Amino acid sequence: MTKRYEDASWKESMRIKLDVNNMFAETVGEEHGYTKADVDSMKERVIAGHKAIRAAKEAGDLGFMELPESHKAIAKEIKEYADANKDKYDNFVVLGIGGSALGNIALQTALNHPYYNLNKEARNGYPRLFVPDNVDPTRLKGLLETLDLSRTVFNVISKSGGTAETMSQFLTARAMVVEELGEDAVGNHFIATTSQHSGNLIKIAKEEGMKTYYIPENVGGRFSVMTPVGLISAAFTGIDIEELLAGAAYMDEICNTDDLWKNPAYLNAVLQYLADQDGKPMSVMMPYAHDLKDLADWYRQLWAESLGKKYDRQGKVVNVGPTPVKALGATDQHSQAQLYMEGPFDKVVTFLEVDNYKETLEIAPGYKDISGVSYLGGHTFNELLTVEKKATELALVDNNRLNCTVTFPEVNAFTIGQFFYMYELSTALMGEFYDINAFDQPGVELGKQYAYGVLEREGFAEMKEKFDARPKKDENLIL
Ligand SMILES: O=P(O)(O)OC[C@H]1O[C@](O)(CO)[C@@H](O)[C@@H]1O
Repeated sequence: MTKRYEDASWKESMRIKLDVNNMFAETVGEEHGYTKADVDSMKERVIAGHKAIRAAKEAGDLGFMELPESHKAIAKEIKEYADANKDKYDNFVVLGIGGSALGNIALQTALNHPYYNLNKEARNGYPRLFVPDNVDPTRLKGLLETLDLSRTVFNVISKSGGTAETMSQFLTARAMVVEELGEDAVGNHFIATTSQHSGNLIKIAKEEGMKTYYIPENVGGRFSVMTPVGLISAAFTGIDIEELLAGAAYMDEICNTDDLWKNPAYLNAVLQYLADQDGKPMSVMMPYAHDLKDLADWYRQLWAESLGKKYDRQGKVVNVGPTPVKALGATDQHSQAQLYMEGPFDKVVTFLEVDNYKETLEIAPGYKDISGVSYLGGHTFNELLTVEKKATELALVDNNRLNCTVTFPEVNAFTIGQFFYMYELSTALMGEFYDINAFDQPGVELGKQYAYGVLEREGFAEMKEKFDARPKKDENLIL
């Protein structure tokens, strides 16, 4: 059977679009807006960056770019596995953190019913999904005590196979499963998604007879949503993961050009980079659709861990990186908008908007005699949210504030796949502009090592000593 994403005209109709009009001087004024010449001044750097990115892909260093092709067969296998096993479980739990959780959450929020876990009909025979994504004791205990463990499967996701938060979650969930169902049950209730060749999780998974899926060595956690990291929970909740990859492949086709005026990932990177260089380091992502809200969370990790760096590739201290911020329309119009309109000129707002929401809901008419209320009746919530986005956008323009918009014709697996890929590629080019390694995260290590020391992990005694020798706090400064 032909899939809709094999049809060229459907694909074209589902293309997500980046509108950067409001980044230019003609719209937001000369003081803050850019000219086409400003953008063109980045042409040579884009061409060089494109060359470097494509060469790195050829060399096998940019795994995320291979996924739309390399994971087609894996996605098919995952889908078959999920469909064959979904009836065994009422609950699917992701144990992971950061890049091993955020993509799962973003996919679920974007593509499944907003009350998926509560709505049996919407689940259509698939298990509920839980992604605790943290080690808060109240939250985790609450979850583990609530679930019927005999009907629950856990996907333990960790690229390194040793992240303290994830392994703690695993240890605890495993102990509860063993207590309730016996040692032999572990293999049936845990999947491991990890690096094939390194780390402790793969060793444990093999010993325990757990089903294993692999995260390619050349794909970092925050770029891994389209590996088994994101694909398994998506398949277990009925998301069309093959269509998701097709969306990414489509964006890869669109972006395989060094012409920045034709390449949305690159044009986005250029404008965000120019803005950052110009004293506008706050990069706000503001979806006007609740189902896109967790894309902004995914984006925060992608941008922050990839671009926030102390050293450039020559080892010079540069301390660069824009600050990604998430907001939500219309909710944050009533919380953040005042700041965005009148506060410092340090932000670029990227709106995410949707042409066709999954549902249409009319605002009920009423109170004919009160014009300040009755005007709403007969309109739809779709109109209200869309109009509010356009109104906020214009208000930003009126206040000379830089902003741009990514439009989703619909929110579906194909458009979400495009979005992930476009932002991943933008990130890679931003890395070229800053001349940094966008694929490591050395800055998170120090905090982890102190924690290991305090928790008395073997090999970290020195960190405990340093921690214990930390400067005493001045009590007068604690009120
Ligand atoms: O998948 P892992 O190795 O458990 O790592 C989880 C997260 O931790 C980080 O390494 C940061 O601490 C992220 O880059 C990563 O997504």
